[in-house]
Amino acid sequence: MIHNRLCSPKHHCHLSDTCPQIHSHLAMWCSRMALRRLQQVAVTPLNMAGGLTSKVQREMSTLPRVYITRQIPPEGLKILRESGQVQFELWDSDDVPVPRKELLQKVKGVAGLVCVLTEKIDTELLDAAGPNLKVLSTMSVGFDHLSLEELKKRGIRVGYTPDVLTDSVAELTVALLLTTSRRLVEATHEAKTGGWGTWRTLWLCGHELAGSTVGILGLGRIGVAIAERLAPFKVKKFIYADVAPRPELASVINAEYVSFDELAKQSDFLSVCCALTPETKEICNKDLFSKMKNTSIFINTSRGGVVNQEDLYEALSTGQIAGAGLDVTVPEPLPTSHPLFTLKNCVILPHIASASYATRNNMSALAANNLLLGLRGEPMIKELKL
Ligand SMILES: O=C(O)C(=O)CO
Repeated sequence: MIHNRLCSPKHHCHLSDTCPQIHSHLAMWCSRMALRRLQQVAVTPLNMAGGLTSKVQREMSTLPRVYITRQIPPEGLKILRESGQVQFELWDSDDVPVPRKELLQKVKGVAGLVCVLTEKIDTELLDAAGPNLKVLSTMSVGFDHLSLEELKKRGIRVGYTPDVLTDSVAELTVALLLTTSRRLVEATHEAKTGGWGTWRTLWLCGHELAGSTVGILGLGRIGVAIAERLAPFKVKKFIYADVAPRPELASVINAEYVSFDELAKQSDFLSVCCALTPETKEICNKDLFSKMKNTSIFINTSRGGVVNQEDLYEALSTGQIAGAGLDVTVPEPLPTSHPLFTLKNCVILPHIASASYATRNNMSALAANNLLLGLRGEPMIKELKL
């Protein structure tokens, strides 16, 4: 029908003049579109349900209900929409998180929940959701915003999004490390504001990777990916500290397992890659900073909570360490009045390590697929073992 209308004499189809096959292509495209439209009706988000026939409404109402706490990137929404498996409602904004009160209302009785890292999934929220909730899918690799114990107690399965963001996070970590060590923010500021005088022998000097020792706190996929990217800069040695040696991962980058103290003492660049857990909370504190060299650069792209920020401020402002690059802070956003923002040797980014279009789309697709698999009672692609 649509095809006929497009190609009627009233709507002259100029494509057909140049390609006799175009009509059959168009016909195929039109029927695909019509089919898709039918599929979408069955899974139209709840807030768009008005105007559907009562039969479709009845069919829809039998599908498991899902709430999505953010307008996630298109790939994930497309997967959910086209699955025909769920009916979903979402907080239709990416600019502000769903207010807690609204969230507590919206999760009532849902079977599935897709969240991002800004939502605390705790006892209060799980109580509000009630016993229907079977699957939680977070569009993040970090899971410090989830009460794992509560989820386990209630038998709720949890999906998350490791691996798909490894390249993007590693890439950003390298960018942040170089920005901090080679003082790029200071340099562009000087160039723009008239501080650029004659070429000077020691002006804006930084620290180079060539010949350095790079330390990784918490060796996982991301730590390995960072080291792989740093190796061509002629790093002399990679070392790492963790709760236990990780020989398989370490062998990929030829990294040596050292104690936490040795990591602090030897690292010219120390990159934090560990998850935030009760054990790692503020593990980077004055104890660590006091053992670091005053030429060392500290980089954190994991979670702000692993760092004691007052101690970091002290270490940076007294020259105990040379610089810090942070993609994560406590709180987020970090208030612009925070003392760390006053320091020239501290580069702060607004939690963008995984922020590439490709990665965010992959994260949203993985979160959607995890949810659908979980609701079908099948193994998820990436599921947390609780
Ligand atoms: O996925 C996460 O845990 C993030 O921090 C955002 O990429």
